Amino acid sequence: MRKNQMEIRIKDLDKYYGRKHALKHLTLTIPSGMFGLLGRNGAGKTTLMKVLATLLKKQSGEVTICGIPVEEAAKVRRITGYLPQDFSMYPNMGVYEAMDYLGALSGLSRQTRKERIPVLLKKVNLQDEYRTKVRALSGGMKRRLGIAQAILHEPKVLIVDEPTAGLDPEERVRFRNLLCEIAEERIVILSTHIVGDIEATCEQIAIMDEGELYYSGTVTELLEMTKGKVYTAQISRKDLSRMKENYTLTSMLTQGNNVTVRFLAEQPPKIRATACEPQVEDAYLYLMQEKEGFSHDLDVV
Ligand SMILES: Nc1ncnc2c1ncn2[C@@H]1O[C@H](COP(=O)(O)OP(=O)(O)OP(=O)(O)O)[C@@H](O)[C@H]1O
Repeated sequence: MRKNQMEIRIKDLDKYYGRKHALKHLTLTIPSGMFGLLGRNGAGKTTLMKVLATLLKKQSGEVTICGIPVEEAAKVRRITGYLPQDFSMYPNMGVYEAMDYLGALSGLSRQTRKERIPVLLKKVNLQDEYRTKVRALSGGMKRRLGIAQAILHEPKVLIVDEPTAGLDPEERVRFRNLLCEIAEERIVILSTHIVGDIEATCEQIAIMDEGELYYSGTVTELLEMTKGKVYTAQISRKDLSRMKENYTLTSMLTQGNNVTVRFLAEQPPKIRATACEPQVEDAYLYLMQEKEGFSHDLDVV
């Protein structure tokens, strides 16, 4: 496969739900490896994922998945795996049985299923759960099973919508590592509103808000934009509201009457503060702070 075909190209993409303009002239190229799509609830991430997975039709623009236009839905589906936000499958089936059933539905031969399913269940660390009913799996196990079924037909592209919400920290790390492993030979798109998911796994990212693309590039370049604009200071609790009026706070830690605040400042602040290295959540908030009506409702975990 030619290099330029191992990518997703999106040009001037628009999507409306009635009068709601959910994706606004989106232009973006997604290369192979792990790609993170970050944005608040309602940013348009799910809509974009569904257009890429051919589950929703766009109104205008061009989208190609590894060289195939999304209009050719059957071809795109052959090379694409999708794990939706609200994934659930046959609760009364055993793990192996459910995989086998889904494999049969997507046209895989008995022999192929027999070869692939044990390999995949091992990959997602469910090799000891063949007979466990799907309904009895933990949230993390269910998501891992979701990944196994999404890559059963060996897609070149894997699209995963908000995969770590509701998982405990250990499962989240395990899940991210699994995606990274899968991304070694594929395009994996991970959509999330959790900054930590992106920070830990994705080199290339895009940031969306209200249907628009705010950033696309590497995490390193994003952090570079915020360099010299992040500070910490210790202030007394009574000064907190004034601090909030003057600066965008990216985190705070209360200890007795004191609060350690981390904040953004274009110029060196007038109060006693120490400059510090930006993190992804600082950079995200920096990008968003000029937006009208901005509120700090991104989960910074
Ligand atoms: N079927 C629909 N009909 C009308 N509006 C919709 C529909 N689906 C989504 N929207 C709206 O489109 C916008 C983008 O929604 P979308 O679900 O793509 O966002 P998101 O970034 O995935 O957020 P979330 O994480 O909450 O799903 C939101 O304002 C949402 O209310």
